[in-house]
Amino acid sequence: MKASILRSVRSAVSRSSSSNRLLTRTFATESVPERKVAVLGAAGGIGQPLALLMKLNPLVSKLALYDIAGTPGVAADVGHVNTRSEVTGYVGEEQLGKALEGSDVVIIPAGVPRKPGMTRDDLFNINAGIVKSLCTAIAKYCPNALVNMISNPVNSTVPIAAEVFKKANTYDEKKLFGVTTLDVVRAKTFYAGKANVPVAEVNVPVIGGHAGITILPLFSQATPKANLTDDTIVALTKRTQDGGTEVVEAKAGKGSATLSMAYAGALFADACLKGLNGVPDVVECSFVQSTVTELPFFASKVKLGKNGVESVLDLGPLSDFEKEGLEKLKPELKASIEKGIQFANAN
Ligand SMILES: NC(=O)C1=CN([C@@H]2O[C@H](COP(=O)(O)OP(=O)(O)OC[C@H]3O[C@@H](n4cnc5c(N)ncnc54)[C@H](O)[C@@H]3O)[C@@H](O)[C@H]2O)C=CC1
Ligand SMILES: O=C([O-])CC(=O)C(=O)O
Repeated sequence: MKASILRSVRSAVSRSSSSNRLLTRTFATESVPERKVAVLGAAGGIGQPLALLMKLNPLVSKLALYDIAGTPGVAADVGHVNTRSEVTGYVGEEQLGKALEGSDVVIIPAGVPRKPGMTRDDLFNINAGIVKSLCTAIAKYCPNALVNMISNPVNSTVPIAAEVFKKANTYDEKKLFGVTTLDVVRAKTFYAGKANVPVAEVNVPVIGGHAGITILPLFSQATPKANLTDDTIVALTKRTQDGGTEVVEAKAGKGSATLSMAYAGALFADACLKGLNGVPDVVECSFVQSTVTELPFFASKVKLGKNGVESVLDLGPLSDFEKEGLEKLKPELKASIEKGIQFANAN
C-alpha cells in the first residue's frame, strides 16, 4: 500500500470515532477497497490475537470471527478497538455461511494444537475432518476467496482443501495457501541473532513444507550476508525446523505457538490483501500448488497479485547442504500430501 494511502487511512481511522459515515466517505474517495476477512477458529489461541491484529489492519473493512463457541465475546471485545473494520462474531455451524459470505480472504486456524511428544501429523485425525468441513462451506459461500490455511498438519490440510474445492468445481490453485510465514519469521529471528545484523533488515526464504525436516530455510540466500560457519548453518537450520517443538515443549502441555503464529498469520494475510489491492512486488513464502519440484505442493517464494498467486518463483541457487536437505525432505512431504488427498477422496 502506498505511503500516501496509508497516511490517509490512518487519519481516516483517527477521525472515525466521531463519524462512521465520514469514514466510509473518506475511504470511497481515497479508493481503499472494501475487504472482508473471515477467521475460522477465531476464539482459539491463535484466533484471538489474530483477530486483534486483523482489526488493526487498515486494509480490512469487515472482520468476521467464526468458531464453534466463544466468538460473541471475542467479537464484542475486539470490536471496541477504534479502527476501520466492522467486527461480527458468528458461532456454530448454522452461522458459518453468513460468516463466509462476501469474504475476500479466509484464514483458518481451526483445530487442535500439539502437546509435547506429538508430531504435527498426530493432529491429522481430528484436524483433517475440521478442515474438510470448513472448506466445503468455503466452496459454497465464498468460492472466490483466498484461503490461508494455518491448521496442522499444513502439509496435508492444504491438499485436503484442494481436493474439496476440486470436487465442488471451485478449485483455483492461485487462491489456496498453506501459511508457512512462521518458519520465515523464526529463520529471520534466529539468523539475526547469530549473524549479529538488525533483524528488521533480514530476509531468509524457507522452502519445502511445514513440519520437521520438510522445513528448509535457505540461509545461503539470507541477507544481509554474514560469514557463518557450516556448523552454525546446520544449527540454525535445525532450530528453524524444530521451532514449533521448542514452543510446544516450553508451553508444557498448554498448546503450541499462538502469539508468534498470530503475528505471522497477520503478516501473510496483509500480503494477500495488498496483492488483491494491486500493490506491486508483494512476495512471501507459502505452501502452494507448485511445479518447482516434482511434488504437487511445495513452499517457496510466491508473488501475490489481484487473483492470488501471480507466480511461483524459482528456488534460486542452493548450497550443497540445502540440496541434500531438499532431497531428504521429499519422501516425507510426498507422503503427507498423498495422505491428505486420500483422506479427502475416501471420506
Ligand atoms: N501453520 C503454522 O505455522 C501453525 C499452525 N498451528 C496450528 O493451528 C491450529 C490452531 O492452534 P491453536 O489456535 O493454538 O488451537 P486452539 O485449540 O487454541 O484453538 C483452535 C480453535 O479452533 C476451534 N475449532 C475447532 N473445531 C472447529 C470448527 N469445526 N470450526 C471452527 N472452529 C473450530 C476451537 O473451538 C478453538 O477455538 C492447530 O492445528 C495448530 O497446530 C499452530 C501454530 C503454527
Ligand atoms: O509446532 C506446532 O505444532 C505448531 C506449528 O506448526 C509451529 O509452531 O510451527
